[in-house]
Amino acid sequence: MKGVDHLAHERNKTEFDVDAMKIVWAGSRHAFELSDRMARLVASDPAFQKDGRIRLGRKELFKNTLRKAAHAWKRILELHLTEEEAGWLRNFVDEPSFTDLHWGMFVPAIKGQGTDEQQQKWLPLAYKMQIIGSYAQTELGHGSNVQGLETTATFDPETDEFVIHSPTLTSSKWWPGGLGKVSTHAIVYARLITNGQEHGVHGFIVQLRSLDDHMPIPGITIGDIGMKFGNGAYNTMDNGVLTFDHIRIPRNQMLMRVLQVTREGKCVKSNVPRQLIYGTMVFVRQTIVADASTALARAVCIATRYSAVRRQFGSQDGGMETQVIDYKTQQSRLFPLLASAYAFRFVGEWLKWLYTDVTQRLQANDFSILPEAHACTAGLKSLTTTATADAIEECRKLCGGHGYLCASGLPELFAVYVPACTYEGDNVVLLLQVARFLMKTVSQLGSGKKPVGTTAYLGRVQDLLQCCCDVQTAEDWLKPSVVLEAFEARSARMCVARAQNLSKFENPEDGFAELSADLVEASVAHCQLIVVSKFIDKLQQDIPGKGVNRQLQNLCYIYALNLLHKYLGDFLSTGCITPKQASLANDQLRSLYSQIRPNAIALVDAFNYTDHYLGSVLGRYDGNVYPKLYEEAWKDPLNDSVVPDGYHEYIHPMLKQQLRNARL
Ligand SMILES: CCCCCCCCCCCCCCCCCCCCCCCC(=O)SCCNC(=O)CCNC(=O)[C@H](O)C(C)(C)COP(=O)(O)OP(=O)(O)OC[C@H]1O[C@@H](n2cnc3c(N)ncnc32)[C@H](O)[C@@H]1OP(=O)(O)O
Ligand SMILES: Cc1cc2nc3c(=O)[nH]c(=O)nc-3n(C[C@H](O)[C@H](O)[C@H](O)COP(=O)(O)OP(=O)(O)OC[C@H]3O[C@@H](n4cnc5c(N)ncnc54)[C@H](O)[C@@H]3O)c2cc1C
Repeated sequence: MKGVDHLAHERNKTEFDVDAMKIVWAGSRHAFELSDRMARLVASDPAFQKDGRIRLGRKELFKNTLRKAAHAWKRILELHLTEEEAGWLRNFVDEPSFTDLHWGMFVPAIKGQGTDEQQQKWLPLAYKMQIIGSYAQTELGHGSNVQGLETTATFDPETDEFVIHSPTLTSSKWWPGGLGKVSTHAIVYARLITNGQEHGVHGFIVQLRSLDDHMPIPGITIGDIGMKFGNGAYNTMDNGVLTFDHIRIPRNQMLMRVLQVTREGKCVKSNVPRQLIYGTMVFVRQTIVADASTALARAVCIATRYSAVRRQFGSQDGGMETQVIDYKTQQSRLFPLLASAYAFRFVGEWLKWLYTDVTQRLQANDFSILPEAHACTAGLKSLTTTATADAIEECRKLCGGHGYLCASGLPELFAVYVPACTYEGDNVVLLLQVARFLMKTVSQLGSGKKPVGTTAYLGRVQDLLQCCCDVQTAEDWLKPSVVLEAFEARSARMCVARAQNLSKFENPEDGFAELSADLVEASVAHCQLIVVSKFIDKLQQDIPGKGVNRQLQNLCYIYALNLLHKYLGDFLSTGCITPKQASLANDQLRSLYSQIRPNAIALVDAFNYTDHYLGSVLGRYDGNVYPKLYEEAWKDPLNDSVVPDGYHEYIHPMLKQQLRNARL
């Protein structure tokens, strides 16, 4: 059987309506149609082809990205694409560029932190791309510790200006995307100083380059920070270094929604909390969670299709060998990743809803759920990006040797994805933020303050500390209430145990530092509970399409029970479940793998990824892997000549030398 036939045969086994699942995956029929149209538009446009990208040198690669960005912008204008359509188009172009920072951080920072007048002035310019913006927060010396940034913005009352200055080497802005070679402007985060007093870190709109000839403004030193991990990958982005030598900007270029500086240099606080200065990060973390499912689905799609095509061992009587997807070990590694892709999709959808809700509340001056929004975006960003980066690498291994070839698409996907564990907040630092939020919530339980939202379960802490898991058979693990209670009890017990340990320290900050590794574990348990509960919520919705709900149920339980298996130590040590119940969960997991198996190919087809987007010979929709892999090898520049360049200089003399030695 050829690879092509393998996948056709697999598709015949499907037990659910794939088109209906495509809509569930996309979020709505509207989202499906729109993303499908944009995927095809990009795939059919030769200007967006990405073959050979990994072989380009840095300069060529970067120029190629500039060309694509300009072409994308041209198409956006020609076709009058909406912001939503442009977002999908960017996704399928599949190449990080300065436009990400412009649209994803510069514009949102002005929207979130700028006053009405500032928005009226700057947004039209940014929307028309008459200026290009970056987000310059991180410095050489500090990234995580935002309060430790050293760049200064000193108010000069004589001229009604701020003087932006880099006082030390470590105060150099370092990392901002789009900054190195493209941006004309940036939101620069600096310590505000007025009348000799410091007022914390704030954002300032600073022009960096001339709009006429692109030369840096005098007093500004700016460039690219150099090559990053992997070929192609994130090297399409010009992450930059920037220093200021007493650069003057008008007073009205400080983003003043949170704090206003008057003509006299007086600071006047508005009614919005200081944390709103961090609002852009909350927005981007939310988009990163949604993107995690996209990247994970991509890797899983490649590994699943290839696992159905690939055969090793098991031939009987000269018959065909076993498809590697039929090995239980392959299933136990692959199917939880497939389930995670769906789980992250749904939690991403929910987080988007939460973000929209918070934004509306903020506009009405209701700041009550800001701490929860921060904890959820930080925690889920950490959980989903860590899991996705690990999963892409696991998918590479699931594809055996061929997974290591760039033609598999997996090396570049890994290299471009892995910094998501660091940017927009180091994943451990973010989990520590969640831990602070959880410990605060637990400490307030005694005062009668009822936790709400994702921590509502902590309000039932007494019950959860005593509850006994009610599982007697493997089938009992298919009850949503049972699974939810196990995850809630585990998280609640871990939080309470950490809070009790913390209370033994005289100084809470010392305790927090000493117990930080344990606290991070509690944060992970809490975030996993959120993902499981949002998946279970999804199952309660009316989901149309033959067999779709059944598949989603299977995936949901695979996600939850695999976590239970992986984090068994937590569940057993907190006494949420017994070893016998853990063993039953494992039996159920194996059964679920068998049920998913005939639907695996259709479940990845439901992602609706074009071959252009996947960029993988192993993950081709038609399964025609071997002929295409063979064809691909010959495209390598090393194969341009039969005898390699360097033969006469290095190989030939060596061979001759050996011949001479042999004669001796
Ligand atoms: C080629 C194609 C072309 C196509 C063209 C067209 C395109 C069109 C469409 C394009 C669409 C593009 C979309 C792209 C999406 C974007 C992709 C972006 C890519 C990523 C780039 C990466 C960017 C970055 O990395 S920016 C830098 C990020 N930096 C960090 O994250 C730093 C991490 N550190 C922190 O967040 C904080 O400092 C923290 C949390 C560690 C704070 O520590 P500390 O305790 O010192 O804090 P304090 O300052 O003292 O405050 C404590 C107090 O505040 C609360 N808090 C903290 N953070 C927040 C927050 N974010 N929100 C709310 N509250 C917060 C905290 O809980 C404390 O509260 P208490 O109540 O006091 O306890
Ligand atoms: C590809 C890429 C793109 C980026 N784009 C931008 C951008 O556009 N704009 C921008 O401003 N920045 C950008 N950044 C910077 C990024 O936001 C920071 O690198 C990130 O926030 C991590 O901060 P750091 O580098 O200071 O790490 P560090 O904080 O120095 O982390 C080093 C180690 O210390 C640990 N650590 C740090 N603090 C603590 C703590 N309190 N407790 C326990 N452990 C701790 C971390 O877990 C980590 O293991 C980008 C970074 C990358 C890699």
